[in-house]
Amino acid sequence: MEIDKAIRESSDGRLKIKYQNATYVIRRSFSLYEFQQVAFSFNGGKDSTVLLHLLRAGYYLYTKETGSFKDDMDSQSKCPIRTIYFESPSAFPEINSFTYDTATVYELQLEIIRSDFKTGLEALLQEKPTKAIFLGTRIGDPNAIGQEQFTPSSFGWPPFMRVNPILDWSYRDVWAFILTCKVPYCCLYDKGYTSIGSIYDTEPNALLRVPHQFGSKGNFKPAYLLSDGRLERAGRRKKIFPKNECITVMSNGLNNFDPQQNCTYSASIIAVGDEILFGSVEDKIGAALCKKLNTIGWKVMYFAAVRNDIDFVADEVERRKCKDDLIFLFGGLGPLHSDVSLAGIAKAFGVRLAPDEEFEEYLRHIIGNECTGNRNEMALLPEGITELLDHELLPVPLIKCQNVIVLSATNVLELEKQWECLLQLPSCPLVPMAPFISKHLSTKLSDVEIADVVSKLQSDFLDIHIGCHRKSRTGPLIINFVGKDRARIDLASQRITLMFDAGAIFEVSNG
Ligand SMILES: Cc1cc2nc3c(=O)[nH]c(=O)nc-3n(C[C@H](O)[C@H](O)[C@H](O)COP(=O)(O)O)c2cc1C
Ligand SMILES: Nc1ncnc2c1ncn2[C@@H]1O[C@H](COP(=O)(O)OP(=O)(O)OP(=O)(O)O)[C@@H](O)[C@H]1O
Ligand SMILES: [Mg+2]
Repeated sequence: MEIDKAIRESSDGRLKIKYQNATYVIRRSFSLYEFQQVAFSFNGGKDSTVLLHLLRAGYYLYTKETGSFKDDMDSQSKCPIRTIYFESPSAFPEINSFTYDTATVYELQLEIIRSDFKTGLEALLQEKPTKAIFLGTRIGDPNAIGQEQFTPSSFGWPPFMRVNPILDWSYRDVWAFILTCKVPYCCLYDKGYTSIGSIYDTEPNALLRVPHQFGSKGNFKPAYLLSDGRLERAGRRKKIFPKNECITVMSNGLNNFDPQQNCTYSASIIAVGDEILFGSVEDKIGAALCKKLNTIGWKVMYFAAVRNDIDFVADEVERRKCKDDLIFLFGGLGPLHSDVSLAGIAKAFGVRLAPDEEFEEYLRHIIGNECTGNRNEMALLPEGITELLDHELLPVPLIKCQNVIVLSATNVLELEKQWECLLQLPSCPLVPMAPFISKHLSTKLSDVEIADVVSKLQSDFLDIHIGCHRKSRTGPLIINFVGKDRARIDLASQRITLMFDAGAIFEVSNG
């Protein structure tokens, strides 16, 4: 079998070890699952190309050791594994044709799926029992965070085992394998592409550009010449994080307020902690943060408590990151197994966790020698999107990842301190706005009696939030007016007061 032979004859000791480990994972999978219940996720990229040949080698070794290898088997060793390809109109044509040609040459049972990953996998699993799927995911990939060689699919995905035989392979290992085994690969990698996504977000890696004097303009060196594998995704265009726009409110006679004054920034709050969800710890930080944000004129749009789970944290951040100006996240920080918040943030932004020397230095000062060099997991931060917000009163800077501010506060007192420091920073991301003002009315009228009136009032005063609550079922109803324009709040409250008998609705100091 040519792959196995090429590795055995190679003098690259590191590659041999990587090969042995990967083929072990593959052989183990073939002994755990029925061959027809296993699939290979192939997309013509370099990582899945490596995986294809490892599968062929692993299958060959497996059939040899289980005595199922037949001498009449082709010496080129085919591995007729079910192969899934999610074809997309935004794929490079070169990737498409390489995928189809390769499937033909190696007699893969190609199953084309033309929908998104999740929907496609749901349909696939309903149609054919599939217990495990081989993927060419590697540790530096953004979506590899939290994965091991055998990792069940995430919560919310159809159930199968993700098998990642090359999870621990570096960029160099991938190219060492391809070049040592002389296997064909997609031609884009010879044109400077180092990691391939869609035609809309991928371009040749600028680090491989040939200087003008040595070649004609626009030439790139092949991917295997990239010296620093950590920069393999430099050709992927950055995702753009749109800034929130002011809500536009249709103007009618009553709504002639100043939109500039009413325009506000919005924030989300994400509390990470199983304890909150078990009810054993009551979150007070979130409530305090809502108040603080309101006092500087920011609107809190969303507040969630989530499990200590990378995917749950990532989902929440993903959902809010483009909707709000800032996201405040607390809980799940540190070196414990449950401290997954930073990994979740990294996943949401599609980057990996990488050691941050500056942060490690701060930690070394406060933790001392327990915190040793590269084994310091607390110093792993989302790569390329992290900014350290340092303040002389804080022992460790606050972490900001794009528009997510990570608070390390564990109680309200600590929050007060971090909040004050945050506001004092010259680069403070919290732009103070006109504060929210509130007015509260109290009434013994029933909900039914005032429901229509309040509803009409709300549609007449879109710039004011009108809400009602009661402290007990039988006690008075409190009507709250929250907004930024005192005159508008007074006008709205006066209007409802005048609609009922004198004294039926009156102002109270507290909501
Ligand atoms: C077969 C297969 C299984 C996947 N399973 C999961 C999963 O369980 N959880 C998840 O969050 N993403 C899953 N994904 C999505 C990948 O994590 C990732 O988004 C995808 O490979 C695209 O990478 P890209 O965004 O860099 O192009 C899966 C993708 C494929 C092809
Ligand atoms: N469209 C797809 N169809 C099938 N599998 C896919 C698809 N996209 C991604 N995968 C799976 O996810 C793995 C990781 O994708 P990723 O883009 O990181 O690697 P790659 O495409 O193999 O190489 P490269 O990093 O050079 O693009 C792939 O190796 C493959 O197993
Ligand atoms: Mg790819």
